[in-house]
Amino acid sequence: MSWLVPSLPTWGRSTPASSSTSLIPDEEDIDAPPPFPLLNSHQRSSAPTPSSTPSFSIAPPSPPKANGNDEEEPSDLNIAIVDAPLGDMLPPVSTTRKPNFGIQKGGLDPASNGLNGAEKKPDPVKKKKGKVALTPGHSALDWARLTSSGQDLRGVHGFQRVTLAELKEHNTPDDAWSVFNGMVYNITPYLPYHPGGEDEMMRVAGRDGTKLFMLTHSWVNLDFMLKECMVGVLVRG
Ligand code: HEM
Repeated sequence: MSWLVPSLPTWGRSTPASSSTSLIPDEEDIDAPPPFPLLNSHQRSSAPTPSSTPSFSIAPPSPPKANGNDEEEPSDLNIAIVDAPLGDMLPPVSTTRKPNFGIQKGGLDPASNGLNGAEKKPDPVKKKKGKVALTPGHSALDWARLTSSGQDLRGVHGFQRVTLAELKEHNTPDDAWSVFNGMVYNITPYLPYHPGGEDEMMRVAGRDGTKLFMLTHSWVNLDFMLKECMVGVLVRG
């Protein structure tokens, strides 16, 4: 049943100490695979010492030389990839300077921004905007949790048709309605969650806040954020 054994060449098998060192397969084992290289092959005849056991293993990497001289006798078995330290395989650092198109660190080239080298002053018309420190438990994630909790955030039953006069009455922090894009929202629940602060939000309480909202942060998805706070639609009357 020796055909079940992985077909290693006979010279690769460990032979019992008592058996002969001959390369000729055991006469009793008629199923033994042929030796490789074949006994009469050119490869075998050109081997330097026929008596020695052939070895095809890759030579282990040689230790780094203390004198720093890395030069070594070239050898087809001593593969350079095994030997090379990882750092040597990294691509070389580019010495090419990247173009900066006249832009200096910290902004545009003063010569090209019309300031004739003068320091750029902040625009006095634009008010500095800023986020406020929200009280614990009032992050954007907390708001998302609240709106998906099923809790009533509208404060009204059903979809309302709200007149302007009605809207104006809802202008206190405890009862604040505002209009965005024609829809009326109860903004009271959102006040402590607003990154811009409650005071900014209260500027639009009881009135249409669309313009201020869009001027401040048109990128904010209000429809999605306040969909659970929708009271109804603004109507004439
Ligand atoms: C109910 C409607 C509103 C919602 C849902 C809302 C939502 C938000 C959100 C999500 C941010 C953070 C934006 C970001 O980090 O990019 C923010 C910031 C801010 N909001 Fe509002 N906002 C509303 C109305 C308003 C109004 C009416 C004002 C009034 C001016 C205002 C003023 C601000 C300010 C000043 C900031 C800070 C902007 C910054 O960080 O530079 N928001 N708001």
